[in-house]
Amino acid sequence: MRRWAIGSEVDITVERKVRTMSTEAPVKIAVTGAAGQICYSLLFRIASGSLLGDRPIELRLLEITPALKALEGVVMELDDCAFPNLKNVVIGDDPKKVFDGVNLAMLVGAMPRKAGMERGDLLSANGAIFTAQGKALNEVAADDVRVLVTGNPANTNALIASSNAPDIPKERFNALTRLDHNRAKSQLAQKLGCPVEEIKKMTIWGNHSSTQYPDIFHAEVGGKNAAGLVNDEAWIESTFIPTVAKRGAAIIEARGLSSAASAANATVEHMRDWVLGTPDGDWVSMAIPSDGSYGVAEGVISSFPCVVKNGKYEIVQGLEIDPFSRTKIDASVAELLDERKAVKELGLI
Ligand SMILES: NC(=O)C1=CN([C@@H]2O[C@H](COP(=O)(O)OP(=O)(O)OC[C@H]3O[C@@H](n4cnc5c(N)ncnc54)[C@H](O)[C@@H]3O)[C@@H](O)[C@H]2O)C=CC1
Ligand SMILES: O=C([O-])CC(=O)C(=O)O
Repeated sequence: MRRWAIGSEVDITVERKVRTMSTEAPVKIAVTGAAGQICYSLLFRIASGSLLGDRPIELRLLEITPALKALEGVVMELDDCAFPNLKNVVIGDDPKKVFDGVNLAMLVGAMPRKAGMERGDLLSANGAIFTAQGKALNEVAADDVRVLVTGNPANTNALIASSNAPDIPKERFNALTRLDHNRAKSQLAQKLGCPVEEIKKMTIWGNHSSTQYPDIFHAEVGGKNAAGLVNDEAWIESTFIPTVAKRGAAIIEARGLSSAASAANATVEHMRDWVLGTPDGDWVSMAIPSDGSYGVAEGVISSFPCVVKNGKYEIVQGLEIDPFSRTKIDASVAELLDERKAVKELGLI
């Protein structure tokens, strides 16, 4: 049976026929901004199993009312893929209905920046989205919910959502810096002419913004120290760091639109690793609420090197931070503190 409708006044569900014999309860996955460009890639990656493999899933897709018609078209395309593990899709414009019972929430829906803007310029436009969604998650999400914010400015939006969801533990709110992490690995692999999978222990520190600090001083390539192999401080400082930190702007400049498929890929990878764990001998970059580690102000959502085991992440401890890295980390954290102050003044937290 299929029922769909447009508008928050109507309870909408799209019931699908179960195509496999699995009796496992589907994992309920909320995705916001579902008719937007990131989700045009993200939803198909999730539904095809890139996130949870063979686990049955239910997609719960949130959009604003005028975009629901376009979202219907996306759902038709999901249908047309006949993904065996996609058991059900629910679409709607009311966060309280769409987030009901969700185990995973990917908050993508927000305005993207245009050429010439910094991501922080989106705070006043996008911040309010995350107050409403934080409140709705607080009321109706499953007890085990994990929330990943991709919509920019991602770190501070995650802080807003978390501050508006007092009953959900703070550590369940993350923001996406995995795209920066992947960009850094790719740039380093190109510089050293090595396969990208040989690069381990890359770290992005701080904010998903042009102040972020991609750190190769602890990264390893085939077991050897990456910075030592590069052996070119000028390249690290004047080419590598700015290329990674300003990659989003370069893509906007080239494409006329912000990155989408790579952002979707990073969103899948972050959530997959959070749920299923990180590989032995490596770590990933996750923007998480700071516990004060590495002198990062407590409470801001800042990127750290993290390992995940049994569904719980931990910050990798004991890395030596040299004076160059210290200055870079402090600058990005200072920006996060400014953003926190700004959203406090806007009454969003
Ligand atoms: N953290 C990261 O690494 C990255 C973040 N982004 C950010 O992701 C966000 C989404 O990017 P795109 O998909 O390219 O944008 P888009 O404009 O194509 O799609 C955004 C969608 O969100 C929807 N939306 C707006 N308000 C909403 C609300 N209150 N509830 C639900 N849906 C809502 C819009 O109707 C639209 O369909 C942007 O803020 C962008 O800057 C983009 C790339 C990387
Ligand atoms: O740069 C942007 O506005 C989109 C984004 O966050 C990225 O590509 O990293």
